[in-house]
Amino acid sequence: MSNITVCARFRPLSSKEKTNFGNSVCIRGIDSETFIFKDEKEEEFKFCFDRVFYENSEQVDVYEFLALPIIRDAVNAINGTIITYGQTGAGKTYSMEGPDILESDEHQKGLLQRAVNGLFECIKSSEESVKYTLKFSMVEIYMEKVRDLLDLSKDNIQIKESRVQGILLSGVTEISISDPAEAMQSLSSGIANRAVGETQMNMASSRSHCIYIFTVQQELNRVKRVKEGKFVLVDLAGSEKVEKTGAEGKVLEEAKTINKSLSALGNVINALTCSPGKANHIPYRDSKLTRILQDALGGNSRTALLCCCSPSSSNAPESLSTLRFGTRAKHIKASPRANSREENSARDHGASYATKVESSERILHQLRERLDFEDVKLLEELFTLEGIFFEPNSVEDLELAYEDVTFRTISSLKQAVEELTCTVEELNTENKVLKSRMAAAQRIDVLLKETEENGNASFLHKISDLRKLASVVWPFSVVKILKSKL
Ligand SMILES: Nc1ncnc2c1ncn2[C@@H]1O[C@H](COP(=O)(O)OP(=O)(O)OP(=O)(O)O)[C@@H](O)[C@H]1O
Repeated sequence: MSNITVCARFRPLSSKEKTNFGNSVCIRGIDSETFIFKDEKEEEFKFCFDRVFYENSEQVDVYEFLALPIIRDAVNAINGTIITYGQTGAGKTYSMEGPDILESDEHQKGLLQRAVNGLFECIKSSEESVKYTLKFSMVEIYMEKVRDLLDLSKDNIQIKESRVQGILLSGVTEISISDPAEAMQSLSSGIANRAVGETQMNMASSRSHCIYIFTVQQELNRVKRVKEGKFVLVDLAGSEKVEKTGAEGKVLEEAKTINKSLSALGNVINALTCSPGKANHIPYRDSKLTRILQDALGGNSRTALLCCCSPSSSNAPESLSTLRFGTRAKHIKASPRANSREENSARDHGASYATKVESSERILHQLRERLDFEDVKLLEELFTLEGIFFEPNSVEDLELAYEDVTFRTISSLKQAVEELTCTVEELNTENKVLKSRMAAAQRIDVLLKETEENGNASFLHKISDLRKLASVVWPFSVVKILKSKL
């Protein structure tokens, strides 16, 4: 297990900072990993990260240190994620896209443009016998909803989890890209759909968390195996102190939602680093952001965090909080592994029944390794009952079928419980009626006795009261007795 890579980046002072607060900066660099930070009260803190990118650092430096190793891994089916974090206006989007996704010059190009080229270059220099497919998706989390930036009609994408593929965005648009130019066009149209607004800190502030997903799929024909690596770039919306930025109305609502999800991210990081080795609850489900980043933070991914900061003393509190976030994140352990899926091309090639049985056996064997004996037995029985164990083509097929069967079983159990509840209610009502009839019958007995003792004077009166009270339909035998008594 390795720690996630954490870097800090300080952008140059903005002209607004220079004009309003002068040239005072809050950092003093020591080397490429260490610097001294001075807070508002002139107190000094020493920070140490995997790499520090000072004001004069180049976009290419950030790419080569942070992204290139992760891109190489993604092409080898190891998932990787890069997250930019920091105060609004600190340089997250600039690091990701440069000043403009399509128009930036070579020197200003951000991680995205370089990553697209890097992915194609890595693929080009890979083994020729392997067939690569590169797919791209892009979503944003805006006001706690996941929106598909390649198809705006999908404005509430659901997050699902598969045991094999991890966290999935259900129904998200995935386009195949065959060259860098095509990729850049898709990127640019997705970026144009992003929620951007003007804040006091930033003329073009991202009001959403943006997630770029590149999936590198490789088909190893010899062994009928598909390997898949995901390279994910996350441009977080900036944290902001609303009382300082004077946000109002829509901007205020957006800021509150952004801050809430960033604090959920902080809580997940705290939980992941608090009690090492202890199986504590990690609150991934507290926000869409943490749920989507679940694999990147707690599981099968090589992850890097770029903490973007303003160097201005006027923003020292926000920068200090960003750097402390980075320090905490540094303690997260990641354990990425190569993802591979065995492919059964039986359906495609009309394989014999024997091959299918072999494949089923192999899948069951794999499942057996993951599940308890009891679970496997139950699964076998359920599949047989449901008649769906005829053509499983992959572990995923089987897992989906398993989920389906579990869902159906739970639904039918729920239905049975509902039916039983109805029956209980009916029986209770019937019971009440029977009890009241019994009470009425007992009172009739008493009345009969009273009538015998006192004569018939009050009898008719009482009898009519009783009829009204209990809505009793007199049995024929009782009527006969009554008549004889009257
Ligand atoms: N390293 C840098 N070199 C030059 N200019 C930069 C650098 N980083 C950021 N800037 C400039 O600073 C401004 C704010 O940067 P950016 O939009 O990237 O901030 P952000 O962190 O993404 O903010 P938000 O969270 O509000 O979207 C932009 O005008 C950008 O061009």
